[in-house]
Amino acid sequence: MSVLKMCSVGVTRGASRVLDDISLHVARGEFVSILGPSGAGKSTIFQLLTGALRHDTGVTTCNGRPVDGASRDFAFMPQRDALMPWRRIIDNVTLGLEVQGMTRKDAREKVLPLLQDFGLDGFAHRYPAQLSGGMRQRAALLRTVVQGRPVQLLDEPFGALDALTRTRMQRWFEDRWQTAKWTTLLVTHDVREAVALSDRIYVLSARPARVIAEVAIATPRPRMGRPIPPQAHAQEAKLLDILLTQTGDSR
Ligand SMILES: Nc1ncnc2c1ncn2[C@@H]1O[C@H](COP(=O)(O)OP(=O)(O)OP(=O)(O)O)[C@@H](O)[C@H]1O
Repeated sequence: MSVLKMCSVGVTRGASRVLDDISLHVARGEFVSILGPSGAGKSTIFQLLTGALRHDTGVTTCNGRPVDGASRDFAFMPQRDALMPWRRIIDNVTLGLEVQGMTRKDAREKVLPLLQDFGLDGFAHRYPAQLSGGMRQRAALLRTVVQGRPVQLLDEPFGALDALTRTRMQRWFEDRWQTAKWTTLLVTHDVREAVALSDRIYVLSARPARVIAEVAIATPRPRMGRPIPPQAHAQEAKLLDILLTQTGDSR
């Protein structure tokens, strides 16, 4: 059964139609990515889900309940880590739980045992500026998933990292995800990342965004750090071709 369902969702921003008839779904424990050209409306979808925007048409539900405005169904990790520079890592990571009403003490008790898995052991009392980019992203991810919300929304979580750190983070993330199986909707420009991490991928057209392809990735996990099997390689090439067509380029 689908946890998240968007049916025929449309949004206009200013004078422009940004999303047009978007339908997608995410099942429990599924990892779904949205790929699309720059400016297509990927972040707009997350703004709808987090209540920052309203849709003009269509219906969104989470676990069968309509989502309209601010919702407790989603934990959102933005493109930049968005850690508060004046809060120590432990206090950044507990923030989402405190916002939910948990006491700081209880939130710390919940989070402390998880620091090791997120490579943050020994860094709880440091400030964000004292951590590497990868560590900050892991802290932001921990802050997101520890909230226990039904769906994790990840907006280009590795996009700001250098290539080596990004690859390390993707490997680490794949490993964590295989254990935790968070229901995840990821937005990315990176075709390889989408193919490596996802169960399914939706491809958006250029604005106004419509879903122009839906691709299931059947390659067994773990995928990162292994030679890309021919089928996944072909899927990468096909997805890249679709995106290039949307941006007006062709090979
Ligand atoms: N506040 C706003 N008012 C009007 N139009 C906006 C506003 N914010 C974004 N847009 C437009 O909506 C469209 C979709 O933006 P969005 O940020 O969702 O795209 P995106 O696919 O996430 O882009 P990128 O991959 O570059 O981050 C863009 O064309 C943008 O110009």
